[in-house]
Amino acid sequence: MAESYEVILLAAGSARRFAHPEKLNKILVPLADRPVFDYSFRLFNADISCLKIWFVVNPADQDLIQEQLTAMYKVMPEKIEWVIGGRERQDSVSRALAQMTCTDQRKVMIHDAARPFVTNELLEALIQAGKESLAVTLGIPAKDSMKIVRDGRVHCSLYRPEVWHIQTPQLFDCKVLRQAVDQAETEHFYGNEETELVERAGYPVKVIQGSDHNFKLTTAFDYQVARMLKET
Ligand SMILES: Nc1ccn([C@@H]2O[C@H](COP(=O)(O)OP(=O)(O)OP(=O)(O)O)[C@@H](O)[C@H]2O)c(=O)n1
Ligand SMILES: C[C@](O)(CO)[C@H](O)COP(=O)(O)O
Repeated sequence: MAESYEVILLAAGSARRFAHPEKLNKILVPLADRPVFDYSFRLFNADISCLKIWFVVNPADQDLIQEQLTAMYKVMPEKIEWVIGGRERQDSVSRALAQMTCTDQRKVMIHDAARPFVTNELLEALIQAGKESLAVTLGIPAKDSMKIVRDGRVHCSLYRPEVWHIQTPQLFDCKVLRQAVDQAETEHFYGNEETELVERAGYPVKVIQGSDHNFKLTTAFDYQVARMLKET
């Protein structure tokens, strides 16, 4: 049987790179018959191993999200615990952790609500890997050549077989994640994502195969691709 976990569903970003003409958050835009956030939300809500969904939102979006959930589910799904997000992603995670109880063995998943193509198979692979690891992330190997570029010039070239694109969901031992986030805060360090913080705190991070489909809606182009995949 799959291990139980709680998920932090991150939806409190500002979607600047998405640049919606009416400034709508990308997690709220429609994809086929539902808002983007509902694709991952629905998966976690239906997964019996998922005990709670810590839904991290912007105050400005919360009413609309609640309206949409009530329209889709008729009553507010019981697993939801609302969290108001912070300025940076890490602040949003930290605020969710502050509301959670990290018991021994508790696993916590973190997922970008802006990744609507996550599947049960990816969740299952992560949960299996999490039985033997304190921190696991999905990733996919880089396909293009990868370089560090500074001021428009190549600073160095990276050895591609060792370069991976990191995705969510990511799965953590709750106490390890909390320690890593606390340490980063004490040291005024901000990472791009949470496995970076766990790595920095000295713990090994396992990477397992994600999926090309599990991309993040970052720009308007990503949305066009997502619509082609879901609406045709
Ligand atoms: N302070 C933040 C920043 C991001 N996120 C969430 O983290 C996920 C991935 O972040 P990103 O793609 O960077 O989203 P945005 O911050 O919304 O985008 P941008 O950086 O273009 O403004 C998104 O689901 C976003 O809502 C969050 O919960 N809290
Ligand atoms: C966590 C992440 O999805 C991994 O690719 C990504 O880092 C989140 O986006 P951000 O732009 O770094 O906030």
